[in-house]
Amino acid sequence: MKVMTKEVASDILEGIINANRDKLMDYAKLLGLANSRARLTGPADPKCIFDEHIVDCLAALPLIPFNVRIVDIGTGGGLPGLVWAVCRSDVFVDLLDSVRKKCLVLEEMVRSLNLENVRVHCSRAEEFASLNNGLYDLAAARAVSHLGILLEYFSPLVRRGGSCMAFKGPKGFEELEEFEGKEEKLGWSGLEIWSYEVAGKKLYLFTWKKVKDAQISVPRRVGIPERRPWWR
Ligand SMILES: C[S@@+](CC[C@H](N)C(=O)[O-])C[C@H]1O[C@@H](n2cnc3c(N)ncnc32)[C@H](O)[C@@H]1O
Repeated sequence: MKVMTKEVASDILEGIINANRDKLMDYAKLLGLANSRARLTGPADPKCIFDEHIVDCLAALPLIPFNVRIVDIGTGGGLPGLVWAVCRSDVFVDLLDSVRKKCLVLEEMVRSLNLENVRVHCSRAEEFASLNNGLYDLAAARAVSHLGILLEYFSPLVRRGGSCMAFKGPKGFEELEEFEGKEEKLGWSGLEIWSYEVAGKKLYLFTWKKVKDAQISVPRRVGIPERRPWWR
C-alpha cells in the first residue's frame, strides 16, 4: 500500500451540525419510522441514526466542492446524498437505488423535508449510467459494494475532471489491493484516502479524480461487474 491517509478537517463539522440540527433530526425520525416499512438502514432509534449514520455522511462535506451535481448510488434511505442535500443547498443530488419500495419511501421523505435539490431514481447503476453518461461532477456510495465494482459503476456517470467517493471501513484497504494501480483503465487517477472517526470507529473515504474516458466499455450489463471484475 503506497498511499498515505489524510485526516478530514473535522473542525467545521460542529458548525454544520448546529446549523442543520433540526432538519437532520427530522430526517432521522422519518428514517427511523421508514425502517419499519422498508428496512432502509439498521437502527430505528433516531438518535442512533443521527450519531452513527448521519454524522458519518457529514464527515465528507468538507471534501465536496460548491455547486456540484452529485449521484448517490445505492442510497437506501438517503445516505449519504440526502444528508448532503439538507446541509448544502448549493448542490443538486440524484439519489439512486434499485429497490422500488425504498425509492417510494425516499420520495415521501424528500417531500416531507421540502427539499428542492434532490431527485429520486429507481434503477440499477449499470442501467442508469447508459442514459446519464458524464452528467455528474461527483459520484458517491456508502455501504454498497466492493471498491473496485463501485469504480466501475461510477466511471460512466462522471465527467472528465469530476471525482468519486466511496465510504469504507478498514476492509476498503484489502479491496483496494486487488486492483491498485489499474484504475486508469476506468479513467480514475489521483487516489486520496481520508480518515475520520465516528462513534469510536475509524472510517475512510476513498476518492479518485476522473482524468480520462474509460479504456474498457462501460457500463456493462447488470450483474457483469460482479461476475467478471474488470481488474482480473
Ligand atoms: C447496504 S445498503 C446501503 C444504503 C445506504 N447507502 C446506507 O449507507 O445506509 C445498499 C443499497 O444499495 C442498493 N444497490 C445495490 N446495488 C445497486 C446497484 N447496482 N444499483 C443501484 N442500487 C444498488 C441496494 O438496493 C441497497 O439499498
